[in-house]
Amino acid sequence: MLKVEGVFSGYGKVVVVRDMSITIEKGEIVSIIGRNGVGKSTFVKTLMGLLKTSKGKITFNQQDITRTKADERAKLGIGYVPQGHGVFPALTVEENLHMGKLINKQKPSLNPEQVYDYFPKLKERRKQKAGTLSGGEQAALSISRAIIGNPDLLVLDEPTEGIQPNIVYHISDMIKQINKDIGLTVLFVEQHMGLIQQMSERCYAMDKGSIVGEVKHQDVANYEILKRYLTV
Ligand SMILES: Nc1ncnc2c1ncn2[C@@H]1O[C@H](COP(=O)(O)OP(=O)(O)OP(=O)(O)O)[C@@H](O)[C@H]1O
Repeated sequence: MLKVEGVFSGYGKVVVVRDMSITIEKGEIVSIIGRNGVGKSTFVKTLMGLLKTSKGKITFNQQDITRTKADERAKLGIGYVPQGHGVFPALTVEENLHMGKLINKQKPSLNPEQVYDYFPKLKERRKQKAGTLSGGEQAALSISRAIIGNPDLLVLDEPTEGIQPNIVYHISDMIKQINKDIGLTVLFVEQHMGLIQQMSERCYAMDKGSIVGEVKHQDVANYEILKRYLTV
């Protein structure tokens, strides 16, 4: 579904992502792990078209999207949950969801009730402004807004940063459930060991802007292997 080959990107003359290559098959849940500042968010922004790919190639559903603009990538079926959630604070929960419905032009969007089934708290709060929700509810809304557009691939940048552990695990359970229910492919960036182990089918480890290792399915539960890539 997604193939990233030898991608370079950064900010102006500063190169952050170097020779990055990953492959994701339909229906997988894959994480990119690594310490602070290794370039995970920069890579995700490049994947979403928010930063320019200076070299390399990105292919999504057999289509070369290396030069495709961010809004077009969304329409092709790549959903995005940015770091810090990125909900529209002045809009209500249901208005945020409505915005999400407008994005993907490839497939019919989901019904809000389907999304509320995963996150019932959002239904209770559907008339409330998103900016007044708790951090956990904002994370749930951000994910729901991306899901309602019925993307093929959902990309999440540290979806549970700064959220209480019990809510973290609820969100990860729901992402796994959505993966099962609608065959959603998931790529997420994470540093939280528990979440990486609970959600990932396999992991790519990133350091200094490149992939430096891959953790296969059978090793995801191995704390020592993951720790190598996460501790300073
Ligand atoms: N807007 C920017 N302009 C210039 N440099 C930036 C910008 N954003 C990030 N960087 C730099 O790029 C490098 C990688 O940052 P990035 O946020 O991609 O890392 P990360 O692995 O996602 O870290 P974290 O886990 O802390 O979010 C860092 O050295 C950072 O200072």
